[in-house]
Amino acid sequence: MQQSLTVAAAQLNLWVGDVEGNVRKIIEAARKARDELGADLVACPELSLIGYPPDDLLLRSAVPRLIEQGVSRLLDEVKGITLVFGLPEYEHGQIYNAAYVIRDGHIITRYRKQQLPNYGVFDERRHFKRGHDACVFEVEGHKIGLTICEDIWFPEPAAQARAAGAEVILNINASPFNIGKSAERRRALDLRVAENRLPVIYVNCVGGQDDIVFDGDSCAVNADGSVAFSAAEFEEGVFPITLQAGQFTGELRKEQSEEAVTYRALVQGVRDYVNRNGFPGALIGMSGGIDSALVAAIAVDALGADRVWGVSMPSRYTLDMSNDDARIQAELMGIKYSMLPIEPAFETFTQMLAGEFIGRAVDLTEENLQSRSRGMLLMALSNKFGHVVLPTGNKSEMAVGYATLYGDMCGGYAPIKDVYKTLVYRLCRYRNTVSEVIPERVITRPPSAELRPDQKDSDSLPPYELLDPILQAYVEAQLSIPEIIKKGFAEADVRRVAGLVRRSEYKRRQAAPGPKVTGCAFGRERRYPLTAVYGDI
Ligand SMILES: Nc1ncnc2c1ncn2[C@@H]1O[C@H](COP(=O)(O)OP(=O)(O)OC[C@H]2O[C@@H]([n+]3cccc(C(=O)O)c3)[C@H](O)[C@@H]2O)[C@@H](O)[C@H]1O
Ligand SMILES: Nc1ncnc2c1ncn2[C@@H]1O[C@H](COP(=O)(O)OP(=O)(O)OP(=O)(O)O)[C@@H](O)[C@H]1O
Ligand SMILES: NC(=O)CC[C@H](N)C(=O)O
Repeated sequence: MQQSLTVAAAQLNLWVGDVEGNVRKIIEAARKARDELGADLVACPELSLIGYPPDDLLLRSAVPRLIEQGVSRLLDEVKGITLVFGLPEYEHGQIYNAAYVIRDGHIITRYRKQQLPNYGVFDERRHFKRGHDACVFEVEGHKIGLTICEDIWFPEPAAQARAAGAEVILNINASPFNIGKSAERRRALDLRVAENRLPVIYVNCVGGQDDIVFDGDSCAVNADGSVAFSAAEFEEGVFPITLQAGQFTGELRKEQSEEAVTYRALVQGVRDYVNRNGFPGALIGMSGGIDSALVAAIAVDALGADRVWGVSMPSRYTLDMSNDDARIQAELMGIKYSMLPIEPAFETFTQMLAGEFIGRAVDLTEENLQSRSRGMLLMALSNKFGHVVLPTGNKSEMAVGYATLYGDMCGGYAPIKDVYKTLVYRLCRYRNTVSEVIPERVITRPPSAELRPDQKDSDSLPPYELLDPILQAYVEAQLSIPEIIKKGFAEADVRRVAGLVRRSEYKRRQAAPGPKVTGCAFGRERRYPLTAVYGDI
């Protein structure tokens, strides 16, 4: 009878570039797995030594040496347990996305990733060469086939490992979050399990890295397709999974709503961006509207109320109700709150421009001057106190260019830039079920930019319930105008929305990064030309 095997899934939050820090974390995880969990094997995420995605850091001349030192330290310090970790492997002028299996000071075997993703947010073929060979190693009499992330999304690498004698597939990952991703992963794992009739262990990292967030979602699937272990999303930890008589046992997480998980993703993105870039806190322009309310709630949950500073900057068009709501929200959240009216700046700018503007009607220019006066004040506070400004634009607005360049777009990290307005409402409602931090009136009032009297978003944009599905079809599904019309949308609406998206590409290119939560986020994932002539495509 085969001995049981305990595998520790190290769902770690690793920092891109910080090889020494990551090595320390891996050593800590291995010790915990050995001493507290009695594990035989501890598995860390893809590229755990350098973090994911390292991008062009891989090209820096000092990196191969850093990686070598990291490997030596792991060989010296991890004893009494088998360790699997990921690293960039440099050989004969090439780089491989690799994983090493080490035990008691020896490299037992190594594996090179075969399927290199090169779509969406991934650019692996820019840096890595692919591997070709299976890697099977033995722990306590169990034969384990090692694969890396994208490998599990294709049939060949797991089948190859099985042909080489694997009885269990271990897949180490750096797989970013988006809404629905967990279900996509389970579908890929189910296919591999069914094709090979082998159990699979899936280990992923957690944490925010610029414009992507990793949710963990590590799991173990038995050969019969049943899920025997699932790690809570966004929880860093080392989790035990036991394999006995061919069956896994482990703990199953409590499943959460889509809103709860998405909200956690945004919190993680903000927390890791602000902390890793060394900001003492965050500044938010609080209008009393729903977008700034959600951003403030996320910032407080990410950083704590004492590191968040809300600034109300009323103009002549701001309703008392908006100022009240901004103040009430700040009080509910317990954050620092200041009020800096923009009227003096706005008047000064209008006077300064009066000579040049003679004979010209008041138009968008004056609206944007208000938005830019606010941006100027927030950036001055940022410069003086060091807090990063969090712009509040949502995906619906970013898509159609409904934001002022160097105005409300200014800032360093944009927490909800990939959140459609209809989802903004759902997330606010969800957050209030945890504890009420957003006044009900903020959620129920019609959205308005308050840049002219009685302005409503619906004066310039189709209602969000119509806009968002058209955007999903145009931006995420990349459908052509005729295809979207065929889905039942009015031609005039589709043409108008598509036109706005095309014309505002230049704005998005200049926008702050923010966490991806949809299937196609602006920024790293969607690279469109600024200058291009195209028809209905
Ligand atoms: N292709 C191109 N490449 C590079 N730059 C280009 C460009 N086309 C225009 N530009 C530049 O961009 C300028 C126009 O952009 P910009 O100055 O931003 O102004 P613009 O897009 O004309 O106006 C801002 C829009 O955002 C709305 N808004 C503002 C503030 C808050 C909210 C809200 O509710 O959240 C909404 C506002 O109602 C208005 O519809 C041009 O004057 C030009 O300098
Ligand atoms: N009176 C104000 N005081 C402080 N900040 C403001 C004010 N008005 C606008 N802002 C800032 O500019 C952003 C854009 O706000 P605006 O009211 O124009 O539209 P919005 O996209 O509906 O946002 P919100 O729902 O937060 O009001 C706000 O989220 C806020 O950060
Ligand atoms: N790092 C990777 O190979 C990730 C690719 C994979 N399809 C995922 O996102 O899960």
